[in-house]
Amino acid sequence: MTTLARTVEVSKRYGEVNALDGVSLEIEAGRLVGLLGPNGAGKSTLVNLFVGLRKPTKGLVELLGGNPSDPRVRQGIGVTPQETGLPEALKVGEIVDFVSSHFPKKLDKWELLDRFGLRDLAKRQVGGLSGGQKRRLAVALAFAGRPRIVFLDEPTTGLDVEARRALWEGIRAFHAEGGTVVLTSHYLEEVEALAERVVVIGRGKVLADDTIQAVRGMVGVRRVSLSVAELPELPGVVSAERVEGRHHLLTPDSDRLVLDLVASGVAFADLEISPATLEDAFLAITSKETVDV
Ligand SMILES: Nc1ncnc2c1ncn2[C@@H]1O[C@H](COP(=O)(O)OP(=O)(O)OP(=O)(O)O)[C@@H](O)[C@H]1O
Repeated sequence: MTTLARTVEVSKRYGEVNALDGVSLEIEAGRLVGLLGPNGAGKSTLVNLFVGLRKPTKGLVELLGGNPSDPRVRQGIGVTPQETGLPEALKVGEIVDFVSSHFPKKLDKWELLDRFGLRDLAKRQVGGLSGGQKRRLAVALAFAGRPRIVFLDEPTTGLDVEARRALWEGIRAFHAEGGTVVLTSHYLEEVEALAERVVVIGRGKVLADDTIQAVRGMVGVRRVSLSVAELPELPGVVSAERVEGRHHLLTPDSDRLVLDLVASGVAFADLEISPATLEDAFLAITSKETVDV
């Protein structure tokens, strides 16, 4: 399979901060890859290295077989950074025309607007759009030049459910045609809904790199939820939280946990055991990292 972007043992320091530490990743053609990690994990730094906005302190970054800082290489990619400034005086349709004019193989304007649910806004000035509409436009523009690979840094931050779904549809349409996407997100359900492969990043390192199912299986935790007045001390609990009177515990051995619970003699009710969600897996991986350090 063709590799469209890769890093080899890449590290990036900002002064004292080690934002990335020995990251090696390959992004293969046609894949939709989700980069997941807590605030400050290094996701944006990684995207910025891939798209040539930053240079690594150590290691190699390759994009479409070339150097990401080469403008000819960058012609083949689409990018939506976290912050987007669009000219306020232009109309939505005019901005699409303007951006498309820079690319030889542009996507039809109306097709682009339709894909991202923007057709009705084509004649509106950008200055008059809501924050969410601007964000949708900024993401749509990343696809204007029929790129081979698109990098989306938190594309749906600040969007309501409907707008988020409209964006998902646009991203899916591109991917269904064989397009390659790398996206970062804080929304675990977004990665779950879109990506085939998840790369979990924590403290500048790759903590997991696999399918969503495998990432869940890798940590092998199960969620045990119950109502109890006072939770006794239980061995084997990876994490615990209390939401509206219910306790949610994560454990690699739910059978053992239930036996210990019964043995403790505490009065509990409404016991539920369920497979770990991606969020559970993610928290378990990142907290394991914290323990190891
Ligand atoms: N320009 C910069 N100068 C100094 N430190 C920086 C700079 N950019 C990022 N950092 C630091 O590098 C680390 C990684 O930041 P980065 O923005 O890549 O993380 P992130 O995973 O994208 O976080 P978020 O989800 O909050 O956007 C953080 O500790 C951040 O404070």
